[in-house]
Amino acid sequence: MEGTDRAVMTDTWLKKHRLIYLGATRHPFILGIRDGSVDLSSFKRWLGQDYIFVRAFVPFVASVLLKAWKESDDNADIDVILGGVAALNDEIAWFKTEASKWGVALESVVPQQINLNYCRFLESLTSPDVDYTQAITAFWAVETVYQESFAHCLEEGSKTPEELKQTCHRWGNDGFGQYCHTLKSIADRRLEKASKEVVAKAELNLLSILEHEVEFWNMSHGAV
Ligand SMILES: Cc1ncc(CO)c(N)n1
Repeated sequence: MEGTDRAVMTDTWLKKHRLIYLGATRHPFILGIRDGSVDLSSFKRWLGQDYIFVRAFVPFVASVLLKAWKESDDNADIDVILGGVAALNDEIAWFKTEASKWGVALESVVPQQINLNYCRFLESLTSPDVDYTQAITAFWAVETVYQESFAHCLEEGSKTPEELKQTCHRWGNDGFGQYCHTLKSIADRRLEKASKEVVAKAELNLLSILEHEVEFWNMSHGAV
């Protein structure tokens, strides 16, 4: 069976880069949601910026789908990624409803530089020079940060305010957790067969994503 007698790449990386991973998944913004101390203007700022991010995430995921179709050794990968596209469709609709609930006018949100930098980084990964292994690994990393972060706000002992629970459920629910786990298995399967160069690039991409995620949460404070 897979992973019984050799180190799984993504696990190795998350151990090696544990501090930055915790920085991305246990950020003060998330801890503030979890203990109820979050400033609602921060939450609204995050909501508006993340809507912009998610719209830019769609073409990235479409590029992963295209790469899977061309390069994958397993047809089932397409179904998983297509599920991700469907989830993004729901997410965009959810953002619109949620924003009107909070009085956030999505059309007039100005993307912040940090957001633009992250979107531009993802756009760079849509290049045909970036192979499927790198793309699916990056996809796993982006989704997993949100899953781990928001699931933490729903764990026993958390004091997440009622009006924020729905947001936490969106990424913290078990189905999304299962989906992230499937993305991880695909990434690890590909990394196992990849060249040293591709593995090294995928690890650097992971680090960039974790840094962008920390910056993204920082943006909610409005001090940038
Ligand atoms: C910044 C950011 N990272 C990850 C996700 C997960 O889709 C998201 N919605 N936004």
